[in-house]
Amino acid sequence: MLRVAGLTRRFGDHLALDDVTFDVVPGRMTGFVGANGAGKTTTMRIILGVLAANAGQVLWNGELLTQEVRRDVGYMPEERGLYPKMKIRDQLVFFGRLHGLSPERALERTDKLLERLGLAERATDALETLSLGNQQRVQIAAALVHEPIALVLDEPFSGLDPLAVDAMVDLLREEVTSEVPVLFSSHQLDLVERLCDDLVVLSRGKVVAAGSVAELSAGSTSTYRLVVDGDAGWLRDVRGIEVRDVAGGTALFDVLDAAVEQKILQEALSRGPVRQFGPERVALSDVFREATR
Ligand SMILES: Nc1ncnc2c1ncn2[C@@H]1O[C@H](COP(=O)(O)OP(=O)(O)OP(=O)(O)O)[C@@H](O)[C@H]1O
Repeated sequence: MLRVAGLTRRFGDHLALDDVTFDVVPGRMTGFVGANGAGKTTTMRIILGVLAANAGQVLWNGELLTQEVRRDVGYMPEERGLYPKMKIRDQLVFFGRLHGLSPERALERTDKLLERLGLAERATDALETLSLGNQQRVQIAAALVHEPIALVLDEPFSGLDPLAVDAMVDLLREEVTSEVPVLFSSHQLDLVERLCDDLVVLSRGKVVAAGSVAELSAGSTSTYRLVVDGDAGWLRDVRGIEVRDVAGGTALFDVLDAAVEQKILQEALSRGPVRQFGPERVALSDVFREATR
């Protein structure tokens, strides 16, 4: 498991990270979200050792993350970092070697990834001759080439169209085994909601929410939605609930007494077809807005 514990970082007078602590659990995708300047890139740079923290630690399986172990982490930096004029295959082999692969293994992994990305025929082309979307795919291949023990991806999907995002996600899912923790930052909350198991929300250098996406978007589980074919106005007379809104067959209400929940469902069924019944989910965008207010 990757853990950041109490990371603090100042730039002059500005406190960019203030006691940032969270876990990135193996085999789960953790989304890292926050407004511009919240401190996501700074955190990721500290994890990768590109930047030093003023206080705090980065731990790998409970021990300080050493430079040696860091070499096995896959990183996609915000500023990217591939060489525009270098041939794609040479470039990926170079990154594989840099992370400790033998020449044969680096080539084997490179060719497998290029094949997988549909770029095998472009292997000897310079990176800059590819479309931006394809350059981004090569960038993710560079983070994956050495079969990383953990992945830290700074905005890996920015600028990609939905099909390209899906292709990248498929690749990640294939390559990332159940032992690999994945942390990725993103501004695209819909994407984060779709892809992530866990979420860390950063606001002005502080963690303001963290947990599983399911937990965070369950919100207040006492608010229910009922959708029936007929009129749902009868709910107004039910005790143990507080009706928030009824419009035709759709009602939103707070359950004040848990025992009443199933009674409402039975009552609704006895009156006709029930199309929807259950606790209201909160959109991740609302969680985010609430947490970063
Ligand atoms: N090298 C630096 N020198 C001075 N200030 C910096 C430096 N790097 C980051 N900062 C400041 O630290 C804060 C956090 O920046 P960071 O890039 O980590 O945010 P972010 O969450 O990644 O934002 P974005 O989503 O815009 O990439 C910002 O206020 C930024 O201006």
